[in-house]
Amino acid sequence: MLLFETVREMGHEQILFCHGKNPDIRAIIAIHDTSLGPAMGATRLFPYISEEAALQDALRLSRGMTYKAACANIPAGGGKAVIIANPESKTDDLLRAYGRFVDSLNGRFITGQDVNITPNDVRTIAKETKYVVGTSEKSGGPAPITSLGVFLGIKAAVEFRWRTKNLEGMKVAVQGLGNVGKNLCRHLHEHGIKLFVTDVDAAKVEEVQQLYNATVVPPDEIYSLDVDIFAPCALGGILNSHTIPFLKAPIIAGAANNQLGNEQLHSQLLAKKGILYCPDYVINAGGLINVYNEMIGYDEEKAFKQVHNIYDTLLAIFNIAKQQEITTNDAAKRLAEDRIRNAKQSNSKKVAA
Ligand SMILES: NC(=O)C1=CN([C@@H]2O[C@H](COP(=O)(O)OP(=O)(O)OC[C@H]3O[C@@H](n4cnc5c(N)ncnc54)[C@H](O)[C@@H]3O)[C@@H](O)[C@H]2O)C=CC1
Ligand SMILES: O=C(O)CCC(=O)C(=O)O
Repeated sequence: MLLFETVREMGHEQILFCHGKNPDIRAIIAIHDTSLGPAMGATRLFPYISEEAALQDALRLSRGMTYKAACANIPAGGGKAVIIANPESKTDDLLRAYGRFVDSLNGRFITGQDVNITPNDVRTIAKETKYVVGTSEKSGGPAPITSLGVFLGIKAAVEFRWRTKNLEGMKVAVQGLGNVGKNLCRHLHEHGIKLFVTDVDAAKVEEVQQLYNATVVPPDEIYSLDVDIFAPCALGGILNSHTIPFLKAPIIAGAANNQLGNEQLHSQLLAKKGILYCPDYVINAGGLINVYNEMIGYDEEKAFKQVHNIYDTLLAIFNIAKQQEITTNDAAKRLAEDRIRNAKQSNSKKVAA
């Protein structure tokens, strides 16, 4: 990988490679853009197959956070961090060493909980730095509000596509029944939706099957189901040249970050198939909205109002895409980049004054 060229092309401001011998730590903190505010983005711990894969993940996820904050109108920039490790080898020493790296950035990067990091782990990191979010019990963690945002996004997509607000009787396929997926199933079930679900964890599948009378399918069959909506709530990269030909759902609306394997190519493939894609960083902004509100003093009413904006933002993006004959992914990107450009201009005017 041509490191500086890649970083320049993607627009990152700073990448911090964190390493140490005792404890043995390898982590990457990627700060994409701070025009709108300090870079916010949770920390993921994962046994990446290579250092390059870890870097790619950090670069893409952090850029996604910039766009997420901009589309949600949150005064925050985009960042994300990855710790290269097996979940089994996670120790308090490792997390505290990582916390000291976060602290060294003096608030340019504020982090929370992503894959394989628990709220307790965040509290351990917080022993070394105050630049963490998601430690408060008050807001109930980011997943419930993320799933509410995804549910509202599904409503917006249904309204745009079929001019109806009534979801009753529709069929939704949910991939991944973790913190967000399970909560999303509850919302969908409460609105009379027939659920088709999958997860690699049998216990989670059984629980959702019993709670919400869901039909269970094996993981590789979720793509080809004849449903109204496909909601990816597990991993990134699942919308790719291998899976897209199988898709039958006219709407894709789910929580997973970085759903498109290749943003340009695969968003175009979806559009060509007539599939309405809800850009992931718009529909899954609930978590960011929640932790941002925790940071400024949690006000439930305010946080919920901001999450409800996801509905209008998505409708606006669908309309821009239709009018300008571009993909929904490009429409969302333009919206975010316009807001960031305006912020940069007003920041440079302030410096000049
Ligand atoms: N938690 C939050 O508030 C937010 C989460 N996200 C994204 O949403 C996604 C889900 O997040 P969480 O529910 O918090 O994570 P989680 O780790 O609780 O759940 C993910 C689930 O996906 C399952 N899974 C993994 N591989 C699978 C496969 N091949 N097929 C089917 N299921 C599979 C796992 O077993 C797990 O149950 C992630 O991509 C995350 O980055 C995005 C924004 C906020
Ligand atoms: O939890 C955070 O720090 C921000 C939310 C986030 O990282 C995400 O939406 O992926």
